[in-house]
Amino acid sequence: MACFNPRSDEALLSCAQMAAADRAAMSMGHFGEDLMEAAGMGVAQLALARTGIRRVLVLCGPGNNGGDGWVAARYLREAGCDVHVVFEGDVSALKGDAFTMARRYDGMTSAYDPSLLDDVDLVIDALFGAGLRGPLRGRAQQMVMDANRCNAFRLAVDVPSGLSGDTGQAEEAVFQADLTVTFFRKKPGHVLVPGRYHCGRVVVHDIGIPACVLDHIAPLAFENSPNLWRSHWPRKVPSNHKYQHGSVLVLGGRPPALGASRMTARAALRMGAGVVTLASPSDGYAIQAGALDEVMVAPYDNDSELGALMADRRRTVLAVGPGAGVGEALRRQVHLALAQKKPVVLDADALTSFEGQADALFAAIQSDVVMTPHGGEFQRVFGTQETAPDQTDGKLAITRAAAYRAGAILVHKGPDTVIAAPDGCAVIETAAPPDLATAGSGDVLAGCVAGLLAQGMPAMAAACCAVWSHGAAARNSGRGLVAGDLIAALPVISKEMELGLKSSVFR
Ligand SMILES: NC(=O)C1=CN([C@@H]2O[C@H](COP(=O)(O)OP(=O)(O)OC[C@H]3O[C@@H](n4cnc5c(N)ncnc54)[C@H](OP(=O)(O)O)[C@@H]3O)[C@@H](O)[C@H]2O)[C@@H](O)CC1
Ligand SMILES: [K+]
Repeated sequence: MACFNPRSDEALLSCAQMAAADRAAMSMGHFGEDLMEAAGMGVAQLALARTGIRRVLVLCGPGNNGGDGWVAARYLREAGCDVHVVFEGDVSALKGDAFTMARRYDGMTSAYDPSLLDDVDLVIDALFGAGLRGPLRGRAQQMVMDANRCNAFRLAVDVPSGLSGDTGQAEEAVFQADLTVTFFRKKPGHVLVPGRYHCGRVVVHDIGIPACVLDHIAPLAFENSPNLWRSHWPRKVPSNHKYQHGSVLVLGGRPPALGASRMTARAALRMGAGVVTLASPSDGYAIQAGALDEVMVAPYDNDSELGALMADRRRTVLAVGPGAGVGEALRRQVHLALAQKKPVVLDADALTSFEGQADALFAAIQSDVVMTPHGGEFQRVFGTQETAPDQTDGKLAITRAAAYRAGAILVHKGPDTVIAAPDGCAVIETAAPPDLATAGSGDVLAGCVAGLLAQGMPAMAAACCAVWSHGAAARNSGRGLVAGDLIAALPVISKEMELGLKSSVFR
């Protein structure tokens, strides 16, 4: 499947891609000065949307982020605010549009003094945006730390200073914004952790760059939303029988960890698969069969019997891992699953079992495989040394590298779950609540992916839809959410999504 619509509102642009969008807009006749004017005006408008903004301090840096700050300062002054601009250095040394905008501002300007923060209602951080390289130093660091301590509302222009727009990695000193106003499209740093926690509310302001410039830039990162994969949502045909709605085989857990695989199986069914079978080792069969109604339970005694269950042509998707027990036996069973050349979901123990032997796993992949590791499992399979995922590259880059290396879709779970395909296409989930960090939640997610794959959804779309549905199911509940609540909520989420798709709520 190709990556998602490049023009979508959910596209995330790296700092270099944003600069390319800027250049493309200019080559189409837009002036850089107009873009900066629109950016600064947007910042001022959003600041003035708050009540009680009278005294404003604008911290301007040496580049175009500072340029936006000079424009905002002008508009806020025109609106009657008492505005003070801090600029360290010589205005005449500024370049390009930033120089022009600084010259157009005729209010109060001075070097930094901490007392300037006394009694202000609003501090605007226009120190550094997309052009920041490395940590803040000297006065900039001091200004940010002081601003973070003051009681004023804090607004960041484009990206809070000290934060990488590309990775979401934060330097030691980072502006702690209540509101971040960015332009045209968000950047990965706005949605990845910890970046997201420094941005406050993020508003994307339209500065007139036409969306068509994205056709050439071809962004490969997106914020998760039904808008991305709605066209792949499986529709149920009235005349279909249950097997045509998809059939999943879940490898049952081993005593005493029996519940996890049951949750995976139930979730696959609740996500819409027509038939789900739990392949249970015989010693756990009675318990599993007694605990499950709609999920069928099939016993097996050895790999050959399990292989026959997996090979059954009616079973189109296999899910392996939850509660399955780390070790050589599970490694063999994972190979057995991969040898069927059917779509496979690998989670939990199926991943941990390959710690230190990951290449053997990757070499056996011949079909669509979705791996759903949490951070610990990811590290066990992919390590941190060998795959070049220098942590400073951030979660987006390391997950992409892992997907490429494995030849599989990676769902790298966490507060900022990153879903990446081997071709570099990546999606970041931003709306999953912290209540999802609960026992069994991952088992449910694996089942959601399997259930959607069984209904014919392309693997990347299925992974994104599963992650979104899982988060939406959690939002339906709240504190005290248990994994079973997620399973129970899935049909309602699907219904709401179908209604949303029909009524274009998600457009
Ligand atoms: N693209 C667009 O479409 C639009 C972009 N717009 C705006 O432009 C912004 C990007 O502007 P930008 O490229 O000038 O970068 P910016 O963040 O101002 O910083 C560069 C300056 O910082 C300096 N510097 C860097 N790191 C440093 C450090 N650690 N410590 C100290 N200094 C450091 C660096 O110095 P140098 O490396 O050159 O020596 C240079 O002087 C973007 O965020 C948005 O707000 C809007 O106007 C709308 C249209
Ligand atoms: K900034």
